[in-house]
Amino acid sequence: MLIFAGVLLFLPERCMSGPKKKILFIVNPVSGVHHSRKAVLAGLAADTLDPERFEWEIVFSESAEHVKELSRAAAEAGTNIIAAVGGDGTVNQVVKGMHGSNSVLALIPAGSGNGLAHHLGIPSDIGESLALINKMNVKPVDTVSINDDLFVSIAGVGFDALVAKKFARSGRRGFLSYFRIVTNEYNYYRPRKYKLMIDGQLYHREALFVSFANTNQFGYNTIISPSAQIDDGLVDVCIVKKVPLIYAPHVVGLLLTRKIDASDYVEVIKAREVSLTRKKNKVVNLDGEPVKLGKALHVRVNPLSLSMIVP
Ligand SMILES: Nc1ncnc2c1ncn2[C@@H]1O[C@H](COP(=O)(O)OP(=O)(O)OP(=O)(O)O)[C@@H](O)[C@H]1O
Repeated sequence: MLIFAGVLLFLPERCMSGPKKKILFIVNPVSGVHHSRKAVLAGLAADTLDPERFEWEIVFSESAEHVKELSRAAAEAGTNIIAAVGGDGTVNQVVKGMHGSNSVLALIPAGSGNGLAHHLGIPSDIGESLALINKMNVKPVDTVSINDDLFVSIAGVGFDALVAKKFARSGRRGFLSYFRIVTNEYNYYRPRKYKLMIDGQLYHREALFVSFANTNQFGYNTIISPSAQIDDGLVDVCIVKKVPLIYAPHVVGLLLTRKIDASDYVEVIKAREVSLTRKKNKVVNLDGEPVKLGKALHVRVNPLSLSMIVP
């Protein structure tokens, strides 16, 4: 018995760590602008991941719905880590597929705005983000339900959703395309009236857009709610008025220096549960993707409902 205990003590840690963890990489082939970066994933994974602790498979998705199906099937099969290789839209579908399971989300940023990755400080270099998997620093984070749907980073109505719709239709990714749409549409956009019930308190507001921020940004490091935390059990309701063009440089300056919540045009209210009603069933921006969810929106935080690998 003593000899057996002695042998156990001197066995290398790896021999005692049990079966290898299974990873499924779900790659969105069209996210982001540099598609060739994804072609190097297989080689980088082989160079970076510890083969004694992990085994992995890489699949390319055929559509957004396919991303969700792949993720759901992997979670049901007990895959330990499901890695989203894409932007916020890809993360959104991966999370919908695995939500409520024991699988852990990893993120290899390969989108355009990469809002969640920027918020968490996940490196945009594929090799460096793969290396985070070896460290297995797993943290629970919040997700947010909106009607029967779900988001991880940000959702919203108004101008922000219009931009998401035009961006999706443009067929082009990247900041320049996004910026062009914002500047083309801004002058013509008429603020809308919204009725909000925020944790039991009623607000009537006319706004350019209303965003529900679980992370601090839209992507591209455009910070709409500097104090937003992904694990605080709260969603930041950001109510943004239309800024007259002469004040736009000042407000853009605040946006770029992470101080937009100091602007008179921006009101941020932290909440657990929000109901929003509006006149028309216009599109909603859901993690950067335009979707129709009905005139009335019910937003509720699911605290610490997702396990994620973070730096
Ligand atoms: N084969 C596919 N697999 C997954 N998604 C696809 C596929 N083809 C088209 N799409 C679409 O890809 C779009 C972009 O995905 P994603 O949001 O990950 O990238 P992005 O917009 O470039 O990055 P970000 O959202 O971070 O700005 C989504 O609108 C999705 O519907």
